[in-house]
Amino acid sequence: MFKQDFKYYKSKKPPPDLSNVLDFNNSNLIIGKVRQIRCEIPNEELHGLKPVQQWHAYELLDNPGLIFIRNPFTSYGQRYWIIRCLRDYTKKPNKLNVDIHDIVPTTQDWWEMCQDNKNENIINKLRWATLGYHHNWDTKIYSEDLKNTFPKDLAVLSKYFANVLGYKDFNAEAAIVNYYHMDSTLSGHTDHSEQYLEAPLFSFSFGQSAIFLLGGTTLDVKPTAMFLHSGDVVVMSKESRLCYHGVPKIITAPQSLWNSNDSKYVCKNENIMNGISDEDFSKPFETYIEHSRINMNVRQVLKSSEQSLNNVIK
Ligand SMILES: O=C(O)CCC(=O)C(=O)O
Ligand SMILES: [Fe+2]
Repeated sequence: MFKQDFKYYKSKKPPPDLSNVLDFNNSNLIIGKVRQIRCEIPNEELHGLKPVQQWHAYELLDNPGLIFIRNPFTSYGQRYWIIRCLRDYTKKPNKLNVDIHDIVPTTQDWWEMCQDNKNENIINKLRWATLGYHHNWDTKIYSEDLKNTFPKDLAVLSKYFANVLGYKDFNAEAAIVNYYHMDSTLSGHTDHSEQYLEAPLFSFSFGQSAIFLLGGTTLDVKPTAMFLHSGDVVVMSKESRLCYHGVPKIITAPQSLWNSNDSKYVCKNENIMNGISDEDFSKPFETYIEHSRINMNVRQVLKSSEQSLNNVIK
């Protein structure tokens, strides 16, 4: 059932009918399919996010544990994370799919190289970067030998969401940043490499929109299809944590939510923002995101009481 629906939504000819795709922007279409979730209001706001009082968070009734938060980012917040994913998280020692093609020499970083060459070929070849404990695409096993420092800002962001949802001891330890072009897909899979599967997985999307399919713990379950727009956050927790999911289609964003001016959201807590200002969001970032989708997929690997894959603190 999962594969059949994946193929249906992926198809170009004939194009799929999207009327059954859940759209959280249209409250009439989600009535009876979701329940609203109450968020815990933290003491402090986080720069780049709207105040939690304004968030809209839902749990899918047919997929318990799947939490959807409708774009809680400010437009500046979206630009900030787009810059981080393109310019910074692609720097060494993070691992990129383009490392193995010998496309990016050891003396240069991917974004820098794209700016020097304006070479479409290099720009379009990037599909993923891994941070923290690096995902091993072959063995799917994390290792202490394949690990770099996890970015502080992404850890703070993820922890903020975890706190709001009641997961007080969440630690972000591994992330895959996925880069999609208009014809990219991500086939159905489960994310089960983490040792501590009670921790939720956080997924942040920016740029162009996607159709996201969420199935069950086997491929026999018919998946729920939903739109993910720029800024939307998906949390896979509890019964949904080990469910099949995938991205059969990227579609043009109905609105450029990263490009509006919502300077009404000012927040004192700017120290984690790495000095990124609006001048940094230059044309190359804008051009990239007009034709691409970026997804940051954040996981906790270890039990909260453990400090490494091998050693348990007594
Ligand atoms: O792009 C997405 O929305 C999903 C990405 C994903 O499932 C993954 O990185 O494991
Ligand atoms: Fe996944």
